[in-house]
Amino acid sequence: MQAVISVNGVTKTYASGFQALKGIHLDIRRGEIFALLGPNGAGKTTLISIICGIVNASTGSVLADGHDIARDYRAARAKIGLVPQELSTDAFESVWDTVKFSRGLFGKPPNKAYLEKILKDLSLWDKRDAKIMALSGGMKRRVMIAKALSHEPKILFLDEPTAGVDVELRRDMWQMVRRLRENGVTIILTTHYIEEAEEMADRIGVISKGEILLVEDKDVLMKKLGKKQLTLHLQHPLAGVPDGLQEYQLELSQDGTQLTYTFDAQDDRIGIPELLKRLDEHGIHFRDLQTSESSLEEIFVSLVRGRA
Ligand SMILES: Nc1ncnc2c1ncn2[C@@H]1O[C@H](COP(=O)(O)OP(=O)(O)OP(=O)(O)O)[C@@H](O)[C@H]1O
Repeated sequence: MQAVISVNGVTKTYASGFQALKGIHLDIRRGEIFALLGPNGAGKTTLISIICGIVNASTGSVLADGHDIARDYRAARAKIGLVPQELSTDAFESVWDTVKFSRGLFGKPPNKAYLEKILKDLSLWDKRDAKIMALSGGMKRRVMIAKALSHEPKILFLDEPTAGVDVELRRDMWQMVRRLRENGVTIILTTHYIEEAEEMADRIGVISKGEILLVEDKDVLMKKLGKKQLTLHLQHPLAGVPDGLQEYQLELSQDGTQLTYTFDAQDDRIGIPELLKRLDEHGIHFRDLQTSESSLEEIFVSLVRGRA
């Protein structure tokens, strides 16, 4: 499938001499929701700003829907909607005028029906005549999204879309993002909330210290890197793990009542019947057992730590 965004060898060294991006290669597939995850200062905003033509790359190139963002800036930028981290709107304007003006900036002819649809989708229609400054923080954020969508972009960047918003608005935004994708818009979001990436993304990229550590289908990533744990609640406490069971690297809780076996999710329980049999042979009986799977958060933390 042809990439809708193609980042080729992009580096960025700020005037201070700090290298924020170190040779990024990244393809975003048409129609996907791509989550870019990374700790503070990883380079997420820098990368987005370069793709959107706000910051110049030091080296490398970016194609947006086939247009080079440096050589063919206007055409490239017209394909992109950006919802920045910080709210920036003219507080004295009404919601309607703000989105209308924003559309005009991209040289698009007026289209009342389209703008009406966006405002309705974002539950802003009732507020169309309200001045931005009179809106709540969550509503202002919706206006930022409406603005970003006003020129019918094919690609939407959401930089930390739900930072500081309440749970209800977060759910609304997730729904809205899914609807946009159904309408053929490619979505790239940066987030600190791993839960958000886990919930929303088709693919996940992890960036740390200006480098992409990995790009992977979310489901594959969860499977590949995820660990599963089997915890046995023992009938009688143990003083220690018997020598004959060393190969399983079992962990015994301090009080000796729980044994935990950690294994790769990929292996999918291979070896567990054998383990249970061996425990029985050692006279270890359990009264209860439970399994748990690592979340994307745990995977992410271990990845970023591993590279620290
Ligand atoms: N204009 C600038 N001049 C110098 N350094 C900068 C500039 N802008 C960003 N940086 C540095 O580049 C690095 C990457 O910043 P960036 O904002 O891209 O990270 P981020 O991943 O978006 O972080 P956060 O999650 O905190 O928003 C940081 O160390 C930051 O201090």
